[in-house]
Amino acid sequence: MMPSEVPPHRMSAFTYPPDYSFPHHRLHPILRDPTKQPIVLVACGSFSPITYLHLRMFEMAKDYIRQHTDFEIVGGYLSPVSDQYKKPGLLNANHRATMCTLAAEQTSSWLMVDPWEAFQNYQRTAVVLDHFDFEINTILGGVQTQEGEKRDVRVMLLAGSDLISTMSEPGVWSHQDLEHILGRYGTFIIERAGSAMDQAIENLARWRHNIYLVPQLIQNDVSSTKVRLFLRRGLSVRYLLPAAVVDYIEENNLYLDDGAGSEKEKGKEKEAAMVR
Ligand SMILES: Nc1ncnc2c1ncn2[C@@H]1O[C@H](COP(=O)(O)OP(=O)(O)OP(=O)(O)O)[C@@H](O)[C@H]1O
Ligand SMILES: O=C(O)c1ccc[n+]([C@@H]2O[C@H](COP(=O)([O-])O)[C@@H](O)[C@H]2O)c1
Repeated sequence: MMPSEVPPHRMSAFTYPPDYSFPHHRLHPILRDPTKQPIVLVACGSFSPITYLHLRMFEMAKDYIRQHTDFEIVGGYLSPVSDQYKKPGLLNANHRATMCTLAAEQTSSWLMVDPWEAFQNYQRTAVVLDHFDFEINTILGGVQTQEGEKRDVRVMLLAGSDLISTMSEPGVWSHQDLEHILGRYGTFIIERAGSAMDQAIENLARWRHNIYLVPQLIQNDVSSTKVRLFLRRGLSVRYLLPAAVVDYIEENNLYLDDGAGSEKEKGKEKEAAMVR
């Protein structure tokens, strides 16, 4: 599709990785409660590696949504970022997507991994959300009520409060993209230790009605940076990540010399070590 043919609500035309097909084996095609608005949760991130905290984010959001909103979750997706994101400690997309798939398939009954972002050029989050909207509503036709009435599914971003904090930092996100992500789609923000939630959304007040703050009732501050640090030091990470992911890391000798030379990674590790 030429850029001039991009539908008005979309940020850009889509590009696709080779042999790509959109995973929807766990997407619930029937809305259980017709009075509710169907949504899917999409978590974008490095997932290098995925931890139990990343998986808990979905469960925390699910409880919050059931108790405080008129939404019904019909699916949840992990969307690992492209290798071109070039963040320190970012293992290749193949390993990251495999670990996410092991985690989702073996520990959850509703989460899926979409490899669309991981296996191609870097895609901005606004474009990633458009991709989900297109696949679920335009290609699959949304979901239906039990009476057969068709409903569009609202795509919503699931993120930690550190990510929402970056949305107020100059130069990280474009204003147009924020309008698209927070104005058109909306987000659930999971409280993260060390990242104040109120402060994080202060500058995003105009989209406040579309930002849902989810408190962490049991604090968990596992981070991928700390896990990478432990692995490099030969320390155990068992019970911080799903067993299948720990086994995969061990079998493939991953993260043993990950980003050791990078100044940025050393800085993040220092921070993580100080937290301990
Ligand atoms: N402890 C946490 N509490 C709340 N949200 C979190 C936490 N850790 C990660 N997240 C969120 O998970 C998503 C994926 O993040 P990412 O893969 O970058 O994880 P990370 O553990 O922060 O990684 P790294 O340590 O490599 O920076 C982001 O939205 C991030 O805000
Ligand atoms: O779309 C953007 O402009 C944008 C700006 C900053 C970060 N992101 C996304 O945020 C996600 C998490 O980033 P990070 O650096 O916290 O690992 C990752 O999926 C990035 O693509 C996206």
